Amino acid sequence: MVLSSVLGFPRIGANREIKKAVEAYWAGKTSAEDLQKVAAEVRKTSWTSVKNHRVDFVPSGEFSLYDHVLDHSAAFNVIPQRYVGLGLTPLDVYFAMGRGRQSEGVDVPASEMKKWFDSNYHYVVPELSEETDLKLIYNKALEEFKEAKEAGITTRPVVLGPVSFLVLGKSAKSAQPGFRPISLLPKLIPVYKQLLSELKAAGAEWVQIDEPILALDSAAALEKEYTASFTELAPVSPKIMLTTYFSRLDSNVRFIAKLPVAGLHIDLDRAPDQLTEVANAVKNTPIVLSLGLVSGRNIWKTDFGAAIKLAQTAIDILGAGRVIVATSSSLLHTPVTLASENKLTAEQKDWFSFALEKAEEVAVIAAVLSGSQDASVTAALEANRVSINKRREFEKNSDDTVRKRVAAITPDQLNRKSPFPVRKETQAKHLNLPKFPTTTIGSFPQTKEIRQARAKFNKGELTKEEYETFIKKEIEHVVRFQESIDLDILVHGEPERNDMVQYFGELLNGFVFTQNAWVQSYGSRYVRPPIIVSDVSRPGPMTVKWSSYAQSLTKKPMKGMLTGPVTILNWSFPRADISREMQSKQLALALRDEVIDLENAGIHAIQVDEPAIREGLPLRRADWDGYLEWAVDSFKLATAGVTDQLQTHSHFCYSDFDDIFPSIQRLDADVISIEASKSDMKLLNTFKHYGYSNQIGPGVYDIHSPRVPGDQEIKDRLQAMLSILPDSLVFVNPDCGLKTRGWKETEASLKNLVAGAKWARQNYA
Ligand code: MET
Ligand SMILES: [Zn+2]
Repeated sequence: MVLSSVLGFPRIGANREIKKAVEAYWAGKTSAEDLQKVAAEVRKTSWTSVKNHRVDFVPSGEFSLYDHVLDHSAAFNVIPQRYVGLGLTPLDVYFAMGRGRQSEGVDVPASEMKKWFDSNYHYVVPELSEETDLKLIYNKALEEFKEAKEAGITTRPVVLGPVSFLVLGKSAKSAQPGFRPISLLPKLIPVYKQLLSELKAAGAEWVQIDEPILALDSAAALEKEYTASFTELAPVSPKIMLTTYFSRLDSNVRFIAKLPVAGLHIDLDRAPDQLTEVANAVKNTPIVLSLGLVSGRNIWKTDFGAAIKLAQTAIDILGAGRVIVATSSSLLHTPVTLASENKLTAEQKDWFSFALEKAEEVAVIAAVLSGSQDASVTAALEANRVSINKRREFEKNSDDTVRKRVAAITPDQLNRKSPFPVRKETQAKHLNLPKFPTTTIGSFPQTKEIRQARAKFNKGELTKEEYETFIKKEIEHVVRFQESIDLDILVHGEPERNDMVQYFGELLNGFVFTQNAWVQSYGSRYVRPPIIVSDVSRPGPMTVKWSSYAQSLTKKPMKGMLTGPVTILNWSFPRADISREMQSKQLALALRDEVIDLENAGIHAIQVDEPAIREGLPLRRADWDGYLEWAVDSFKLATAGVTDQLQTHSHFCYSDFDDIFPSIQRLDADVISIEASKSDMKLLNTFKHYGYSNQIGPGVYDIHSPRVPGDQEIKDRLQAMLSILPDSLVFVNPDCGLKTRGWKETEASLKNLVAGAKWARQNYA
C-alpha cells in the first residue's frame, strides 16, 4: 500500500481570510479573539478539504498568522530584547517582531526579513546570541494537533528542524564577535525534545521535521550537528519524517541515510535525477522514502504517467510499503484552489492544479500505485491522461517565428557596438549631463487617486480616453516636479502600471492572469503571479506612447522604463515544458524590440530593471554559472540593440548582490542603480573587492520608510561612496522606486538628494 502526503497547505484562506482578519486586527477594528476564530476556521477548512481528498498524511502546525519561522522564534522564546517589556500581549509582540510597531508610545522596527530559499516567500530572521534563553513557551505543533484531533482529523504535525532553524537565523547585534547561531544547538535540542515528546504523549504517530538546509551545499559541514540532533530526538519523538526540498541531497545523502529517522522526503520536482541514488542509499535501513512528485512550486497539472513511472523506480528498490507519494514541498507557494477562477477558459483551467487539486493528485497517484480498482481513481487517471495530452498538443503549437528568432540569436546581438569608455564619451556629449547626475528609479507615488482611476477604468466607469487623459496629467505633474527640483535624468513616474511585471505580461502574448491565485509573499502581503503558458512575443509597442509623451514635455532626457526579462520570468509561474532559459530569451527578444522602438521614438536613456536577477540563482553553487550565463545574456540581448549614444540603465534591489557582482559587471549597462542605503553601504566593500568599471548609483535614500533622509546623511553616503568609486562614474539616486511613498516625503527627500549632488559637484570638482 502506497500512502500519500501533503507537506503543508497555503495558510491564507481560499478568500484571503487571513489577510483580511489580520489587517482588521492591526487596524484595531477587531479583537484578538475574532482573529483567532477566523484562523481556527481556516485551519479546519484546510484539514478537512485535504482529508476529504483522501490524503493519508494531513499536515498541521504549519499554519501561520504571519510567518512560520517567526512562529518558531516566538515559541522558542527567541524574542529580541527590544520587543520585551513594552506591555504588549504575546500576539502583539509576535506581530511587532514581524512588522514593527509604532503606537501608544511604542516605537520598534521590524525584524529583518529574508527570502525563503529561492522562492518569493520571505521569512522573519531569528536573532540569536549567547544570551538567547531558549525554552518552549508555546507548543504550537501540539496545540494544532489537538485542535485537528478534536475536529476528527488525525494530522502529521510539521515543525522546522533545529539545525535549519539556527542556520536560517543570524547573530544578534548584541552577540559577541565570532558568535555562530549553530553553537546554540545543544541548548535547542532539549526544547525540541520537550516539543516532540509532548506530541508523542498526545498521540501523534508521525511528525514532519523540515530540514531544507539538507539540500544545500552548506549541509556538508553540518553532519555532526545533524547526527547529534536526530540521535537525541528520535527516541522521544513520534516517528520522524525528515523532509528536504527545493534541491537535491547530492553527497549529503551519505550521512542523511544514517540518521535514526523513520522517513526521508526528497524533492523530485526540482531534482528527479536523485531518486535512484537516494533510494539505494536508504535501501538497507528502515527508512520510508517520501517522493515529492507533485510540485509545490508551480501550478501545472502533474503528469500522472511520468510520476507513476518515477515512483515505480522507488518501489522496485524499496517495495510499495516503503514509498509515500507527496507534494515536493509545502503547497504554501501555490494558490489555494482552481475553483475560484472563473475567467480562465476551460482549456486553460484544464492545464493547472492549485493546492487543493494537488492534494487530490497525491492521493490519486498513491491509489493507482496501490493497485486501486476504485472507479473514481481509474476515472481520475484517465482524465489526467487526456488533460496532459491536450496540453502537450497545445505545446506543439509553438510560435515558429519566436522559436526561430531564439535559435538564430548571434553573439554580436549581445554586445553593444562600442566598449563602455567609448560609449561614455558619446553619451556625455549627447546627453550633456553634469558630474554626479541625479535620477530616480522610475515610479513616483501611486496615490489613491491613481489606483481609483485604474479601478474605475477596469470596471468600465472611465472610458479609455478619460483614463489616458488622467494618466497624462499625472505624468505632466511628475515631469514638472522633477524639473522644478533640477533632477538631471527624468522619468515619467509609471502611473499607468498596476505592477512592474503584470503590466508587461498583459501587453505581451504568452501570459494568462488569474483572479484569485494569490500566494503569500510575506506577512499579509500576497502576490498574484502571471502564468507563462505559451511562447512570448510582443504584439506592438508597450511603453513608447507614454515615454514619448513624457519626453515631449521636457528638454531634459526622459528615461524609458522597462522590466527586464529575468525579473518578468522570476516573478511569474513559468512553463514547465520548456526551459527557463528559453522563456527568458523569448522575453528578451520582445524587450529588445521595445528598446529599439523607444530609441527610434527619440528616447535617449532606457532603464531595464532586474531586481529579481539574484533570486533566480540556483541553490547549489555548481548550478550558478549556468544560470548566470543565460540571465546575463538575456539582459544583454534585450538592451544591446541600440546605438552608442543611448544610455542604458539597470536597477537592482531587494537582495545582497555581493556574490554575483561580477555578473552585474558583465551586463555592461552604462549605468546601474543599486539598493545600498540600508546595508550601511556594506556594498561599498564589494565595489572595493571587485571594482566596477561602468557608471553606478548606489542608493542614497531608503525608500522603504516614510523617513526623509537629511541632507547631511546624503552627503555622508556620497562621501563614503566617493572614497571608493571614481567620481566620474557616480550617479546619485534613491534605493528604489517611489511608488509606495507619499508625495510629501518624496518631495522633501528628492530635494535633499539633489542638494547632495550639488554639494558633491563643488567638493569633488
Ligand atoms: C522593485 S524595483 C522597482 C523598479 C521600478 N522601475 C520602480 O521604480 O518602481
Ligand atoms: Zn527596486
